[in-house]
Amino acid sequence: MPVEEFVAGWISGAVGLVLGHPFDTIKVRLQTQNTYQGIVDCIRKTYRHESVLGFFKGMSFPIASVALVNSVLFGVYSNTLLALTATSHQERRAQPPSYTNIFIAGCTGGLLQAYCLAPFDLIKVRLQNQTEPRMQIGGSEPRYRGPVHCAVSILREEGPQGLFRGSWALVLRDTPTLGMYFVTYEGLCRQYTPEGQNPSSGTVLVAGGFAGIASWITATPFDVIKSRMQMDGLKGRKYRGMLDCMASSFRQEGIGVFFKGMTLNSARAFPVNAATFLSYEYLLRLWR
Ligand SMILES: CN(C)C(=N)NCCC[C@H](N)C(=O)O
Repeated sequence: MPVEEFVAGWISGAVGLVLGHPFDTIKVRLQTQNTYQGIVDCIRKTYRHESVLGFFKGMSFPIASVALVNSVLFGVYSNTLLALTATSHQERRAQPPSYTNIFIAGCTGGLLQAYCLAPFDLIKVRLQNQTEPRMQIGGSEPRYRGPVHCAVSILREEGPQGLFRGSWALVLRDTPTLGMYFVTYEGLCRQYTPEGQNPSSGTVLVAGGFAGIASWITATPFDVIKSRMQMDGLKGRKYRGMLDCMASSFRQEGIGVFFKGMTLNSARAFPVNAATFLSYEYLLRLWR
């Protein structure tokens, strides 16, 4: 089994993560807290209350974990394509796989990455939602002191299944959308690249950026439900399950609730995924 794709996926995931984390923090807060009037208000309050560090809350942890998860995504995607089409990454420009096979490989990568991502993503969301400023003498203490304390507290207070809260919504968010992610990326690369050649850096950046936007637009409804389910349990249980969360969010906030964070998801998706695909392609060409 070729492992370069896993390593390239790990490094490219870390690059994308740092670029996208501030967008992600604002998005998670808007999706789960009703105290902000919009993106600008959330940015202003976060900055005023917590300084620039507030935007990077919970980042140290995902930089290792999300990069690992990205490695699972890209590694499983590429190895599934290898199993389906008997072509390696290098051979795929000369013998392009069908979009159906790309979609199946993307969904497989998405499903497995969602499974690995679930506990890491839960901890990230819980830490991002702590609005207490750091290091304020006499100020209120945040509930979790860091990722390890957060994981241990969840295990103690909510049991092992607590670490997988929201994981069904995460699987539904990631499986089809990651199939679409790779189909969009490949489709755009093929459109703007002469047959049999490697796409230029510009094409990779644009195709990666738009693949990110397309996948995140479709992922947003389940992303909202996932984040709410992950926060549920912190102060008692509010929802009986994923369907109850969807129904009660819809009843209270209308259809618009499923699109909360869509602008931020899309704005974040372009730079993150442009950088992710560029570093991924670059590393694989370097190691060939
Ligand atoms: C719509 N979804 C879930 C995705 N496109 N996932 C792939 C993740 C790529 C990158 N780390 C990111 O966070 O955008």
